[in-house]
Amino acid sequence: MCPTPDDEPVNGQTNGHANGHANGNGASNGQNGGFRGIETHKKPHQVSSNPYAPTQDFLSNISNFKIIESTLREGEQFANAFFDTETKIKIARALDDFGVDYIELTSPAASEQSRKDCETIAKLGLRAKTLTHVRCNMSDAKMAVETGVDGVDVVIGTSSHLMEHSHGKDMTYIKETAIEVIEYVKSCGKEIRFSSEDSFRSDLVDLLSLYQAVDKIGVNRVGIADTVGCATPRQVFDLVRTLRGVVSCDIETHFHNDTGCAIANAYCALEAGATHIDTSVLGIGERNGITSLGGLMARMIVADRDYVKGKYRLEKLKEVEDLVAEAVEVNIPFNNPITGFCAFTHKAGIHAKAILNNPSTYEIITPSDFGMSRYVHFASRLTGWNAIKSRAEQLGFNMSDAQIKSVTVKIKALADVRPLAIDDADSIIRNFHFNLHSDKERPLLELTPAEKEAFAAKEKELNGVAEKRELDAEVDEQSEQPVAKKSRNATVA
Ligand SMILES: CC(=O)SCCNC(=O)CCNC(=O)[C@H](O)C(C)(C)COP(=O)(O)OP(=O)(O)OC[C@H]1O[C@@H](n2cnc3c(N)ncnc32)[C@H](O)[C@@H]1OP(=O)(O)O
Ligand SMILES: O=C(O)CCC(=O)C(=O)O
Ligand SMILES: [Zn+2]
Repeated sequence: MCPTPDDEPVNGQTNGHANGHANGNGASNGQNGGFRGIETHKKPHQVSSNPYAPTQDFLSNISNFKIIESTLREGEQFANAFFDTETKIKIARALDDFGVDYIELTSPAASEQSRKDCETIAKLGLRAKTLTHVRCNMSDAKMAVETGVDGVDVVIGTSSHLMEHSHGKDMTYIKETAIEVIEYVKSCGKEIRFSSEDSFRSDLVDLLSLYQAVDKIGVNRVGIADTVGCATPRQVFDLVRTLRGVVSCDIETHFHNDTGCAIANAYCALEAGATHIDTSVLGIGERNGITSLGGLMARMIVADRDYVKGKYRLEKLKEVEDLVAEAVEVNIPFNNPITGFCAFTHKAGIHAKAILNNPSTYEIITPSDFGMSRYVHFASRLTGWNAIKSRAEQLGFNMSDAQIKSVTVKIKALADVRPLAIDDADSIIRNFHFNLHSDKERPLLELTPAEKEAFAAKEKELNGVAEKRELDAEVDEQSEQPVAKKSRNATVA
């Protein structure tokens, strides 16, 4: 079922907002010197059921999926990534704390340190199972088993591109070697997954026959990988659904984001019956990466809030993202699902009014589920009087609607001249309120002479427009009245 988020009070976590945003709990956002925000939590979400709940059939795993977290494998393939042992341990522990099911590690064949790091992480005693990811040959498989990880993820390219230009082996060789490796890993008591690289550009009949063969000998999971990010959600659904009919083992899926479909593809894979999704924190990986952990959480909480909230410690997401962002020296993208700095900021007046009444109007995800705060912007030319009224109340000022509308005109006029900071909007409100009750007039804001001139002109313009609108409304009302009367009379007659 889709969420019907109860609008719990926000927890005041700071998330680095720029100018003009109010947070929902009166806490400082860390950048604007301790402003108080608009309290939106007084009004509860009023949606009791969601008509957009996903349709699921009996094969769907939308409400029962596992995460194979690959920041320490795929993520290490991100151009900027270098994880020393200490950092790997921190990331592994943070992911474990978050609640991922598996942690996948770089191949021990990659380097001596990679091998040692597999051993170290396998010994940490994490709740999550540890995996390492190796090529489909006996030498890599032996190395993997010896590291002490819980399971081995074996992969080999099956598209003509990779068979020809990467490893040079044909399908017969792949099948024989896969069987040898799987039987060996199983005989060591380890979990074993067999995956094809570039599955979506592989021959379907060959692929299914290969998966059928490995399923028959008891592989724990087979994997499908969109290695080049070419697959569409519909193609993903079709392939996973077909595979679901061919194998009885679990199905893992791995989606690259070259064409921006990584999260959607993961979702479709679950709809079709995949059981496991590969993720990495912030989506880091080869090229522009794979399905991001946070993005998947955003997508899945909308599909089944109880499952996602019950299984993962969502309030830890920001912490683990910050940790990885720092380790690979990138910023969290502004539009990142959940933790992007404006992911829960509502700006336009129409949105702000509705959000202040009921956050479910313009929010499908409840920020507090992730320990995040909601912000209502009130310092721009798009701000409306409802947002200003809310802000004025928050500042402790009691003003009539007419007064609020006048001060809104002033804020808009100045916002037409230059960008406003929260403090600017607050000063205008504060000084406007002061002037209402005092003989001495305070300037609304310290302005340069040029700004003063531009502001006066804008205010005049806006007031002119407002007056004209009021006049037009009066005329409309007068011209409509007789019609209304007539129709009422006619009905009565
Ligand atoms: C799509 C993916 O992300 S798959 C995972 C990618 N991960 C990695 O590559 C891990 C890091 N890699 C490495 O450190 C190195 O590439 C190693 C240690 C694995 C191999 O290094 P090298 O022996 O120097 O080979 P190199 O990297 O140049 O080429 C890859 C070799 O693996 C072989 N190979 C590639 N894929 C596979 C596979 N899935 N199964 C078996 N062999 C494979 C290639 O044929 C090639 O062997 P060859 O040139 O000796 O014939
Ligand atoms: O092992 C897998 O399933 C995926 C390997 C990989 O990273 C890819 O194909 O992009
Ligand atoms: Zn990949």
